Amino acid sequence: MKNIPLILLGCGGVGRQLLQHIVSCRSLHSTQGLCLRVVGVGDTKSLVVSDDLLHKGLDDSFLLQLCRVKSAGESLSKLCDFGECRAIVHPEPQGKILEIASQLGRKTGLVLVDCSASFDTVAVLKQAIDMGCCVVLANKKPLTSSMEDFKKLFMYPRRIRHESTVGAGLPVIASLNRIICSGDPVHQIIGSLSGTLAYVMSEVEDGKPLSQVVKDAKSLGYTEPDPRDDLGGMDVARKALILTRILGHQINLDSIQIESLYPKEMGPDVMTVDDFLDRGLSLLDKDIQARVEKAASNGNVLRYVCVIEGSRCEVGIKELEKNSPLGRLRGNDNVLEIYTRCYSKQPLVIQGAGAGNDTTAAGVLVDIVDVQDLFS
Ligand SMILES: NC(=O)C1=CN([C@@H]2O[C@H](COP(=O)(O)OP(=O)(O)OC[C@H]3O[C@@H](n4cnc5c(N)ncnc54)[C@H](OP(=O)(O)O)[C@@H]3O)[C@@H](O)[C@H]2O)C=CC1
Ligand SMILES: N[C@@H](CC=O)C(=O)O
Repeated sequence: MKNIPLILLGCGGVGRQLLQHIVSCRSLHSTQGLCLRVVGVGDTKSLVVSDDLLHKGLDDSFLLQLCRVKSAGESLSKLCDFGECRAIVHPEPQGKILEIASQLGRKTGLVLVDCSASFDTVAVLKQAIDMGCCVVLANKKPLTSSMEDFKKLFMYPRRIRHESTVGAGLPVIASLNRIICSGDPVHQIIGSLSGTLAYVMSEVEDGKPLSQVVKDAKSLGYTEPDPRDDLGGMDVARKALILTRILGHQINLDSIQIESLYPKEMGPDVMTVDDFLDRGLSLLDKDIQARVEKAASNGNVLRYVCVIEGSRCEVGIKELEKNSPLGRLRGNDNVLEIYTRCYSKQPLVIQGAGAGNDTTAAGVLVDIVDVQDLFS
């Protein structure tokens, strides 16, 4: 049996779903000769680690209890009553993760799985890479900060996977990497890369107020922790940046043209997430409804579109024919059209649910198994 040890950073919607997938796939994985051993789980305040890191992970009943505790908004340290574990509280977790990385990195290829939505994980991820660890990301931020961080994380490209950073569980990164490895030049990528904005646009088209559908998207697990990341286009811009960088272009977020659906006066420096949802959002209802109706009067629909050509990226609203591939999108679907030499007239098209905890966590789980193929 091949043991795959991992530490999970972040146990919000995606992280908890990942733990549930790991537990429910136990017998499937055992038929494949695999055993995923969760040796630690961290959040903003603490890290719980197995008492016997070298031989045992946190057991399944403990992991499910952990999910219940975090769903109830309680602290991870509460879990010490439940199992053979230790809780390490802020600011110690980072040091403990590196200690485990140095013990298990080279020997086992310990996987650091980042399901947080934070920039703060990048330092520990970079150091863990140096200690022989593998990295799997749902979090886009480590790949969209400086070019220097990006290069460092890709220093050993076979030891990092990040499928869920673009299109959630859809095989976007895997498909693009296959194209890149075959030497087929990518001419253009056009897509709708936000599950939230796809859902919002199609629901507003059906006559529902923006303020309501954004709240619905949040409760369905489609939005970022702060939905302004979605509505402001920043989340799509991050995905565009990741795609552009893996195509080999050394650009930063500030060179991407981004259209925001909310004004600066409603930004994170001015109001909290709750204020934005309770007070700000409804002030945007009329404007977006009017834009949707104007497009409809031309027989068209609005979609939030990402265009990548060489190192040029732009993300924003476009008025499109209702019957075009992007215009036909419904619900939280993403669609990506990749034009290359081999796919020149008819693009390679990838389509399906592009947001949600279930599909995102499934993408992360596959990455964990896949990256560990390196280790026998
Ligand atoms: N939902 C989706 O459809 C998709 C999401 N993603 C990405 O997945 C990630 C997680 O999203 P989601 O689960 O919705 O987010 P949540 O806000 O629900 O959860 C984030 C978790 O990360 C923890 N956290 C924050 N900072 C740190 C840190 N420095 N170290 C360790 N843990 C930390 C939080 O801790 P605490 O509990 O203490 O607050 C929380 O448990 C995001 O980066 C998102 O962009 C990617 C593709 C699709
Ligand atoms: N908030 C994102 C989640 C996936 O990255 C989206 O809506 O697409």
